[in-house]
Amino acid sequence: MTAVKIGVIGAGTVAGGVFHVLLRNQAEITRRAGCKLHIVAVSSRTRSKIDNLLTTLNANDVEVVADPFAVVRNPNIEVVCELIGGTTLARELVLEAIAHGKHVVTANKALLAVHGNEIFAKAREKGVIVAFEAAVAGGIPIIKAVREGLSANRIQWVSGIINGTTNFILSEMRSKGLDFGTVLAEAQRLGYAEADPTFDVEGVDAAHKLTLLSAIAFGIPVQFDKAYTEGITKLTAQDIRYAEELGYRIKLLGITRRHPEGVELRVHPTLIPSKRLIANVEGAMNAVLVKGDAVGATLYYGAGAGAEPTASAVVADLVDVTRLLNADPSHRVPSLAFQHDALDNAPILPISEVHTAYYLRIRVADQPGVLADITRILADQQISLDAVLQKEAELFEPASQGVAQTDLILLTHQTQEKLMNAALEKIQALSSVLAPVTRIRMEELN
Ligand SMILES: NC(=O)C1=CN([C@@H]2O[C@H](COP(=O)(O)OP(=O)(O)OC[C@H]3O[C@@H](n4cnc5c(N)ncnc54)[C@H](O)[C@@H]3O)[C@@H](O)[C@H]2O)C=CC1
Ligand SMILES: N[C@@H](CC=O)C(=O)O
Ligand code: NA
Repeated sequence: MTAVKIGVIGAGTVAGGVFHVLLRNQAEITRRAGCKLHIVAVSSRTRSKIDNLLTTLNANDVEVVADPFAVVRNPNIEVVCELIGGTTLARELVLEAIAHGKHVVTANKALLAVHGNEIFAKAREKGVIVAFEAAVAGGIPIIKAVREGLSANRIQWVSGIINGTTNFILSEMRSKGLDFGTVLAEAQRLGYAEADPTFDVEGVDAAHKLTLLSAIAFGIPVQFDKAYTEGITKLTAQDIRYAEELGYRIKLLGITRRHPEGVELRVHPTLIPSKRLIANVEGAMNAVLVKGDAVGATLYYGAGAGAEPTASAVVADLVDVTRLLNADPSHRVPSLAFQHDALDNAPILPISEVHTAYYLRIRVADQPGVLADITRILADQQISLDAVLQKEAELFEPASQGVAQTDLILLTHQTQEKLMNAALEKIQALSSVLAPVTRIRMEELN
C-alpha cells in the first residue's frame, strides 16, 4: 500500500488545520505511518475558502464536493474525517461511513457524548475504528494517556480545565479586567469557540468531554444526560477578585470521581488554591489531572482549542488508524478503554450526593446578629466554616430602602450538597439577606 485514502467532511477551523499540518509534515508523517496519508476528497458547503486553501497548499489533487454523503459513500475512501460538528447530520454521516466499512476520525465530542454508545457498538460490529483524540482537550493526547498509558491503574478521579474558550474568558477577565462579551468575541475570532458558543459558556462542551473521560477512566458507558452542568455566565468580576484575595483562582472544572456507591460527573466553576499548577493554566490552554492508584496524580497540559493544536490530535489518530489498517480488530485498543462486554454499570451520582467545600457570598443588611443567624443555620446542617470575611469598606453601597448593605464571604469545609441546599434555602429566607446567595464549589485537588 502506498497511500491511505482519506475523505474530510467540513472545511472550517479544524479541517483547515488538518490540511496545513498534514501537508507541511507529510514526509515526517509518512515515515511514522508507513505510508502516505492522502486526502482525496473534502466536502464543503461553500467553494471559495476551500479552493483558496487548496491552492495555497498546492493540493490540487483534492476533490471538493458539496454533498458530504458523497464522501462517506466513496468506495475509494478508507478513512472519513468528520469535522462538521453537531449531533444530527454528523451522526448520520458517521453511521453511514461505518456502514460502508470506513474508519472514522472525529473531533466531535458532542456527537460521541450523546450518541457514542450507539456509534461505538456499530463500529465494533463492522470491525472499524472510531478515533476521537481531538474531541477531548484538543491537542493534549489525553485519550491515549488514559486509555493506554494508565491501563495498569485503578483510576480514582479525573479533573480538568477542558474548555479553552471559558478558560480564556476567565483569564482575560481576571488579568486584564476585560468584560465577558468582549473576550468571548475574541475567542470566537480565534477559532476556539463552538459554532454555538453557549455550549462553551454554559459548560456543555466541557460536560461532553468529561463524559468521554469518565467513560474511559472507569469503564462505564457514555452518559452525558446524567452530567451536572453549570457554566460561567453567572460569575461576577467581584467573585473572581475576592477569590484572588483569598488565595484562590476560579476555573471551569470538569470533575469525575469514583466512589463505592457511584460516579461523580460534574462541570462547574470551582475555586482552586492559587498555588496549584492547574490554577495557573491560562488562556485557551487546557490541563487534566488524572489520579491513579499506582501512578498517583499525573498532569497533562497543552492547547485545548485552535486549528493546529486540534489538527495535531486529528492527524495523530489518522496515523494510528493507518498503522492498524491491516490489524485484526480484536487486537485494537477498545474505544472506551475497557472491553465492551466488561463495562461497569455504576450509577452516576446526582449532584445532591456530592461532597465539596463552598465559597458563599451573601449580601446582607449591615446590622448586628446577621452573621450569627447564618452560622447557626449552617451549624444546624453540620456545616463548619473555614473562613469568614466581611467586605464592608470596599463594597459598601448607598443605603437601599434605608438599609446599609455589606457582603459576607464564607468559606466552608466539605459538606454534602443536599445539606448545603437545605441551609441555603433557610439563609435565603432571612429578612436580613438582601440578594440571591452566590455559591461556588471549591476543590483542593489532592
Ligand atoms: N475549534 C476548535 O478549537 C475545536 C473544535 N473541535 C470540534 O471540531 C469540529 C469542527 O469544529 P470547527 O472546525 O471549529 O468548526 P467550524 O464551524 O469552523 O467548521 C465546521 C465546518 O463544517 C461545515 N459544515 C457544517 N455543516 C455542514 C454540512 N451540512 N455539510 C458540509 N459542511 C458542513 C461548515 O461549513 C464549516 O466549514 C466540531 O465538532 C468541534 O466541536 C474540537 C476541538 C477543538
Ligand atoms: N470550543 C472548544 C473547542 C475545543 O474543544 C473549547 O473552547 O475548548
Ligand atoms: Na486530545
